[in-house]
Amino acid sequence: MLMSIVEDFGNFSLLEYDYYRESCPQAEQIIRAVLQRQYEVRPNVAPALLRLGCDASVLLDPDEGIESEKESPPNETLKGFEVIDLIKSALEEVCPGVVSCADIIVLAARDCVILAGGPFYPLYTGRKDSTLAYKEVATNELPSPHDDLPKTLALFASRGFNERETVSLLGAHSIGMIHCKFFYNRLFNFSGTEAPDPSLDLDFLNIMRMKCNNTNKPSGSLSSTSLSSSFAASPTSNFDALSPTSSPSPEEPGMEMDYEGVKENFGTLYYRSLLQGRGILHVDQQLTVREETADWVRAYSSDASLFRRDFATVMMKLSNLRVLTAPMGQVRLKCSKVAY
Ligand code: HEM
Repeated sequence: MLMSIVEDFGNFSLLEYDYYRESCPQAEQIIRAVLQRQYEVRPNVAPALLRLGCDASVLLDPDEGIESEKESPPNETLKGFEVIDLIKSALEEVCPGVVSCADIIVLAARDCVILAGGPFYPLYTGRKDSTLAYKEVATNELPSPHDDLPKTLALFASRGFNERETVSLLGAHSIGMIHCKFFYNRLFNFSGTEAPDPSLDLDFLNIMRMKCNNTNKPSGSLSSTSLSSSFAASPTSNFDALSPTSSPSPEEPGMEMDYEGVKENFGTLYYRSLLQGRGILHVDQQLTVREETADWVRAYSSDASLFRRDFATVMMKLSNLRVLTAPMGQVRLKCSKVAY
């Protein structure tokens, strides 16, 4: 999620293909190698960094005069910062002070898409890092998982994305994990009705309820459902792999996650699940309520190459939003700190 776009800083046409070809020719290779190693140990690094890549300005820790976006409510479950730090340290060893965190994030997100079975897309580089974080905007302008379709479409339209692009972007929800608090209301008290969301498939509702019982209320501890496993043909078996009491954090060891089925079906399983009333977030399921988006959901559910092409194109567009280029900005030495 997380397109915390405040303003268009610079002109993305100032970005270049292979910007680091002279200053740090191994940069993209180093990023890929670190990610590959991480992914082998914990595959859930892929969704974490893809999600992170959907917002380029959440990396600052709270510091004097800086209110960090990491702490604003919509972002509070963002993970993967430490992997970005690992990549940054590897790059600093080879080419100190050269590769920006903003470039690392979009390149890492792209590589994670590939690791998860999604399409490759070329990226321009040469972004600089902002000296500010935007907590206010992150809190107030980010899309909510509880939003209805018109609100989501309006928000994406304000960033220049049409219906087709919005539907394809949400295909990113093919992978990863989602905490109960983001859909708990759909299971027990949808829109204050004290009943579940009627658009939910009944079998799926029961599975979700088993995962998110009363002990997992939004204010309580977080339990989670795997975005990927929920779309597999036989959801119960995948859900069984996740103990209801286990911690949802992909950073913690011992979580059994099976991304195999999704790897071959990146995208299509997500859209098929929406057609079956098996969307986890309200915002996902809403894509089926109107023809202008439902048509795309149907198209992507049956045509994997169409989705891959559209997803690659829209990710390139997303990566070029809100770009800061020289002489503005800086190259942070640590991604979580502004360099003074
Ligand atoms: C209407 C727009 C969106 C909303 C409301 C939204 C909301 C959410 C929420 C609530 C979660 C679960 C977080 C958690 O449980 O920790 C999530 C996960 C995720 N989102 Fe989105 N999102 C949106 C768009 C996007 C976009 C545009 C992308 C990328 C292109 C994206 C990528 C992801 C990924 C990969 C995850 C899984 C993260 C993980 O497992 O670590 N989302 N999103």
